[in-house]
Amino acid sequence: MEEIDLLISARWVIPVAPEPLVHEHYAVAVRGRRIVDILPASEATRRYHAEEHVNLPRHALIPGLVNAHTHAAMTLMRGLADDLPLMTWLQQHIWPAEARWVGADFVRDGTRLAIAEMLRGGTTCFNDMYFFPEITARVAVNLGMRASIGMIVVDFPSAWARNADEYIARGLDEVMDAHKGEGLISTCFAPHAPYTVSDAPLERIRNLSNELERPVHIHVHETQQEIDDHLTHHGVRPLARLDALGLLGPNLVAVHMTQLSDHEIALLAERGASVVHCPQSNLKLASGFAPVAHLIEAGVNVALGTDGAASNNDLDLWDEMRTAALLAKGVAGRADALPAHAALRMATLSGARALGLDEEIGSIEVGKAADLVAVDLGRLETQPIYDPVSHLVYAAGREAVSHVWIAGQSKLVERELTQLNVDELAESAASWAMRIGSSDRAED
Ligand SMILES: CSC[C@H]1O[C@@H](n2cnc3c(O)ncnc32)[C@H](O)[C@@H]1O
Ligand SMILES: [Zn+2]
Repeated sequence: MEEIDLLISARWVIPVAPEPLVHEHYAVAVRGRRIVDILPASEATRRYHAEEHVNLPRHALIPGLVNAHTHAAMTLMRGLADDLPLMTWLQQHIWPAEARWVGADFVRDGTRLAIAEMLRGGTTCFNDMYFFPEITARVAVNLGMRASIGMIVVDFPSAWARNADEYIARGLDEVMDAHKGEGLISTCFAPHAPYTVSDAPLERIRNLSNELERPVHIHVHETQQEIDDHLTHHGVRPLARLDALGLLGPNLVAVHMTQLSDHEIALLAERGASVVHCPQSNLKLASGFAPVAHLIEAGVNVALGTDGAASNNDLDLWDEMRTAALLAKGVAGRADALPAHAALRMATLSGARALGLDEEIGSIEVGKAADLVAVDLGRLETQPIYDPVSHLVYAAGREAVSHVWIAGQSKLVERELTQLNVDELAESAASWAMRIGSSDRAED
């Protein structure tokens, strides 16, 4: 018998790669942080002696979900400003609230709340873009959450930095250098958007991203208004400007992309850029619809993100998968535009690829990190079962997530968080809401 740390036997093991494989009555063997074997459950108990054996007879075991675009700490602004278009929401509500409230404590408490919500929904990795990113990274490290932390850049000053040079310097020092060798933390450049970052910092980011081999995570083509304003100020569409600046390449992680011509889709594919689709945020802010089926057909890597909880209003990738699958059918006018397997892939392996982490996470494969999620398909709401992948996308929700592991460490057991207390988190959120809500009312 070989010694391992953890053996998880499940009714279904859905590795995502190779697709569309679904193993029945299978097991995943974990030693330390990594998956060491994937084999029939009966064989696994003969071959391995596990320190811990978790038997999940009604469950599907899938790779942890990857939220490829969020602003974690914005959980504390959930429901603060609803039913508004993007620029009114940002300029008249969110940016003033951020100027008033965002500091290290806000980011610490908001990120803790976000990580609890994400873990309870089966998300094991998030790609963040927010102020005080070193605090986001510290919270993630302390909770054993995997995160890609954005070295943010905007032209305007904030509580975190005075100008683009200071944003870049602090990002390199306090985010990238400070977390080198920290297994769960990766870093990327995160200039906010073409309309908030000027050419000189974007050129520096291009050079640094090439030199340091880091992704560049940026909101692009979120609305038609963004394109119209950009044409007025720069004479070209935002993507054309990013291309002229040398940013349109395999490192680019372009979030939203609701407005795309056929030429732009072909260019994204040719250059190997990734797109992050955030369907619920785009619907809520009435931003538009990303042409997901066309992008995938053209060969573009399309990942999924929730965006922040102030525009979504949750961090639920199950909902996002389902919305993406349904919306793609509506937009393309074809029921097979985004099948269930493709939606699951977007929420896992495609997210990992966008973040440059697909050698490490995104699928259940030997040698990858044991970032795993068990989904209880035994509940009434998911009966009967013809195809477990269909249920994951079209019938189950985050409430069905029962267990979560990150790098082999248990984070959720029978829906109980192993390191966070939900009552304390709710109390902390309520206390922030008292302060933020009362000042918001006073200003009315
Ligand atoms: C520089 S930190 C990130 C910055 O982005 C803002 N934000 C949140 N959601 C969106 C969105 O959908 N489009 C553009 N900007 C967004 C957030 O409030 C921070 O100011
Ligand atoms: Zn965003």
